[in-house]
Amino acid sequence: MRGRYLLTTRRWAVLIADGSVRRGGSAVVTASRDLSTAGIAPDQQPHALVDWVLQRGGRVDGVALAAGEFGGWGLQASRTLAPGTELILLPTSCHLTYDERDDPPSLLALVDTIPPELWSARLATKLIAERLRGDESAFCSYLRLLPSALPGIPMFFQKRGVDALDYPPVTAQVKKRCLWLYNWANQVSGVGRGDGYGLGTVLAPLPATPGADPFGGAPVDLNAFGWAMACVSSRAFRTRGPSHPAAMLPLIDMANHSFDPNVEVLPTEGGVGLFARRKIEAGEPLWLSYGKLSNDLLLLDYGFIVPNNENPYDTVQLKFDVGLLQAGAMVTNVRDALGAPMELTLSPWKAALLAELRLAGPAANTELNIGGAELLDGRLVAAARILVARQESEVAGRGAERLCAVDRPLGRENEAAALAVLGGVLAVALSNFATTLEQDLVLIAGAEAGSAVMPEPLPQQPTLWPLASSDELLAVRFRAEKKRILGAALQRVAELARAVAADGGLRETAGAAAAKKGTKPAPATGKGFGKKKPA
Ligand SMILES: C[S@@+](CC[C@H](N)C(=O)[O-])C[C@H]1O[C@@H](n2cnc3c(N)ncnc32)[C@H](O)[C@@H]1O
Repeated sequence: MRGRYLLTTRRWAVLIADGSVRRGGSAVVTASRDLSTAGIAPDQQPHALVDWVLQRGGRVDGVALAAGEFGGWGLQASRTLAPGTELILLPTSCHLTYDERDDPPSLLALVDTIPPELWSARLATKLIAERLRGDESAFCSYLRLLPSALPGIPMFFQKRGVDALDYPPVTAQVKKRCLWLYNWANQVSGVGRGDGYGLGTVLAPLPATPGADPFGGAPVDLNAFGWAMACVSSRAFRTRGPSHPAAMLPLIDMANHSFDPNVEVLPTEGGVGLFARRKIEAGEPLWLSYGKLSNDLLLLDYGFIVPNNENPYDTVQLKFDVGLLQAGAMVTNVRDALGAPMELTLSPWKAALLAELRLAGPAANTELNIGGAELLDGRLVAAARILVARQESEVAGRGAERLCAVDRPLGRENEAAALAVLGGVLAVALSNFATTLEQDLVLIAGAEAGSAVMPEPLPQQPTLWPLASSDELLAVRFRAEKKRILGAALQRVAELARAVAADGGLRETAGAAAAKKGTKPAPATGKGFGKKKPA
């Protein structure tokens, strides 16, 4: 049976219609039908997928599909497994991908309209084509088990959910992805064709030439394409490296994520396999690591986050500019030697040093990250040290690595001022959020308990409302993690500041010692901070 409609959720169109993506006009959502009407009925019989893998020459041993911890499917050990055990062997004929040998030119031509970096959109076209084949698809046992909606992915959030993220690097990405899809869809199908499908329609149908439409004339709308992109981004693997198409790996992709995985995917002759990394007891869930991903990427691509400060790869992005450090200095009221508020002016030598750190100038990369193992971005520390320096000799000629070393102050006064500025920068970053961490935790606890208890608003703060949806709850959990990171970084700054204050005998650096003796420190090399100074 060929499905005529491929509609999943109307949320995508809502994001476009409310003006946050596209100003003016209104997106027409033609219908809100469940994907189950699109050719393939959902199936709760997971053994069919295992049988399918076996029929196609794969192997499945010691592993079972089970209800996962997060509401969907998961994998678990069906017996005790020794380290290195092969659990699933998936031959390439089971990989869902597009290919010059197997796919019609119409599908490949459509893929070619999508830039390679948008690999999930490329593979999404193939996924939709298979879905529309219905029971005739070679992958139908797999397609039946795919989720019919991916609510945690912010592309599908209501506007309130996107706003609740309160974190521009991610909200900008969400809007960019939606806008790209919207523009691409209109470019491919042509705007104003008067075909009666409205703005919600993507490819309806493609050129009238027979065989030119990989979807066989079935209307495929933004919602459907969004569903397919989200399925791909949350499940596909790049088994053959970034220059080859990504692939969906049926069954293997039922494993949920942990940063402490007990299984791994490895290439094998003729395909890929899932292997035990350590001894696993019967009944234990199988955990795969999806990669060293920040909560930003987990949320955008997979629709979940790792909460409670347990994501070691999560960071808060800051954009460097001198104004940020000046604001930090004002917030903490950093004073110069005469007791006047310290002005972080940008003299030419400071500008040159910042350029060598690639924080200024034509080759600048101003993205800084707070978090991870280090907590403080070394380049931010270096910038603070440079900007508070009273003379060039305090900072010049040390080498970038030395200047960025968080635990190696250049001199006591310089470090005390730099740390005060850093504390101010972190406080400014925290104050950019509309709510505090404490308020978020009350909101989260309230939503989880279904209680109406609301956090106290701060003076001047607009009224806070209870969280109205799971989108908003996830968004608040996400932003709470960012505040935890900034809080931990502030604590680190405070510890460092205490150490500087306590350490009267802070070692002088070569530059400071030379400056004191009235000699000039060795000049910085032409290649930036250049080599480390000899000890
Ligand atoms: C590759 S699939 C794993 C199988 C999936 N649970 C299913 O039912 O099809 C990835 C999706 O599983 C869910 N997931 C995986 N690991 C998770 C985790 N640690 N926390 C929350 N959700 C997770 C997310 O919805 C994610 O998009």
